[in-house]
Amino acid sequence: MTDHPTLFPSEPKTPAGSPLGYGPDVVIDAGFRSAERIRLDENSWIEHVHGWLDGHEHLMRLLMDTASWEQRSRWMYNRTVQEPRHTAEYPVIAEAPRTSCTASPTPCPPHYGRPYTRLWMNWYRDHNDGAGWHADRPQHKLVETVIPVLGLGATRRFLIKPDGSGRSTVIETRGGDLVVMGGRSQTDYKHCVPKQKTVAGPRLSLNFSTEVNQSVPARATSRLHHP
Ligand SMILES: O=C(O)CCC(=O)C(=O)O
Ligand SMILES: [Fe+2]
Repeated sequence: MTDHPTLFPSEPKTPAGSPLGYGPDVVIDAGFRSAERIRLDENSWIEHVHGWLDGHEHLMRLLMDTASWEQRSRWMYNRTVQEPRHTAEYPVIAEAPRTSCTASPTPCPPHYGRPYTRLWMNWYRDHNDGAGWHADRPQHKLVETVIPVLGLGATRRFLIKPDGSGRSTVIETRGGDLVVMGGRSQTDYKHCVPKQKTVAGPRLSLNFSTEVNQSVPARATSRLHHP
């Protein structure tokens, strides 16, 4: 795909205040000054970067209008159910709508020094949508991962807990926040965005990931991605 719109096609490439050069309305905190590191255990961590992106509603509208959204269904127990959210998946990030986060030479966020080549987006229409407990596939095959999730729009709760039993760590992720799951957080933990009673407007989440070397042995797991 070559004809995706740029975020601000008519604007100069490097307006003041725009580190990635795609318009003054969407600005990132390239220095990660507001990053809060939460240690889950000696191997796994979460980094919550508060207000990492300014102008999140603008980016949300652009992606709502231009990405290839679909509502997927899955077989659960003995029937087909529709997933409680919409999805837009870009295994080749270069084919995603061109925005400040996807069109930079090292897509968002270069801070973690990883070649983010894949993008997975969720559109939670309101508080009745969510994502059940899961680990991200196929990254759960890797010994260690760093998966940034950028939230746009409404504030929602993001929960992560040890696979098996243990307490949940609860993160309130606001529009423009990055929640980064690192270390063994895909192998030793699972995470979710629960449906909730408290009314919430639409939210998008952008999940960035790297290629998984197919030679890495798969771990035995019966977990579903996105129940
Ligand atoms: O929406 C979020 O914040 C997380 C979504 C997620 O975990 C996923 O799509 O795998
Ligand atoms: Fe996930």
